[in-house]
Amino acid sequence: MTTSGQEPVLRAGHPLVVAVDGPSGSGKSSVSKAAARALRLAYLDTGAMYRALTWYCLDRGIDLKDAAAVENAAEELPLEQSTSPDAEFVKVGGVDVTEAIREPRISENVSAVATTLGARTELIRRQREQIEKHRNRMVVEGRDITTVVAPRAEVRLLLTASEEARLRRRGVQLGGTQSKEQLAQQVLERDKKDSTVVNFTRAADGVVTLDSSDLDFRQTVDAVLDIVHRVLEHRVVETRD
Ligand SMILES: Nc1ncnc2c1ncn2[C@@H]1O[C@H](COP(=O)(O)OP(=O)(O)OP(=O)(O)O)[C@@H](O)[C@H]1O
Ligand SMILES: Nc1ccn([C@H]2C[C@H](O)[C@@H](COP(=O)(O)O)O2)c(=O)n1
Repeated sequence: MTTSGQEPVLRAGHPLVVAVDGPSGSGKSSVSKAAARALRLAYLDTGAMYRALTWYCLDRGIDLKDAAAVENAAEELPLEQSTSPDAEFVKVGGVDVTEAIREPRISENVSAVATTLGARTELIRRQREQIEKHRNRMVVEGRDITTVVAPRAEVRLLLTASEEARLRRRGVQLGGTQSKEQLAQQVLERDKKDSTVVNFTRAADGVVTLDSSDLDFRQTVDAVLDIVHRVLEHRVVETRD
């Protein structure tokens, strides 16, 4: 319930796209999933789509430097992906690749695919199709959601955290199995490559920045929900005026 006494978030049928961008390890996936659950919205992990395409290219022996071949692969990619925040799965051609797309060999190669512009065009098309299919009620997270995929989303957020926090979180997430150098490679180097084609370090006009460096997971989710409520409350007031 908001201060205006209305419940703006859960009105069935009203469009509510929450677009979340941010660098690696900032908490986009885990926080977006929890927010989608709380808001009863669908959830789309767009990074998983780039990862699935990378898996498919490697599986088919496609040279990732061959832009035309990667673009073709994007167009034919037989992808099935969960859009429920409660059931994570990704399948390519019927093969369950949910775990495989998180392996280091995919993380090390995904930037080559994500920086292939023709492949981006196709995946962006599919992402917009998913948003529409869910009647514009979805939390969508990635690197270019607030700016390219859904620039007219009701809520647009840039989730950031200091390098130190992001490296620490990723280290814990991987069970302390990675050296400092490996973590830096997987988090900072990947961001550096990815940011040659998309901007996810500075908030575009109208995008709210949420710095989670000093927040724990729960506090970050609550801060996101607060922003969503505030934006929607403002919309309700505007509609009434
Ligand atoms: N505010 C927070 N405080 C502490 N840990 C957090 C916070 N937010 C997320 N985490 C944890 O940090 C880890 C990384 O989060 P997550 O995988 O969601 O990041 P991401 O931005 O989606 O990364 P990538 O883009 O590389 O996939 C997870 O283990 C998650 O539970
Ligand atoms: N909208 C998006 C989503 C992801 N990417 C790229 C950047 C990452 O290197 C890769 C995997 O994403 P992650 O699972 O780590 O979030 O995909 C992108 O360019 N645009």
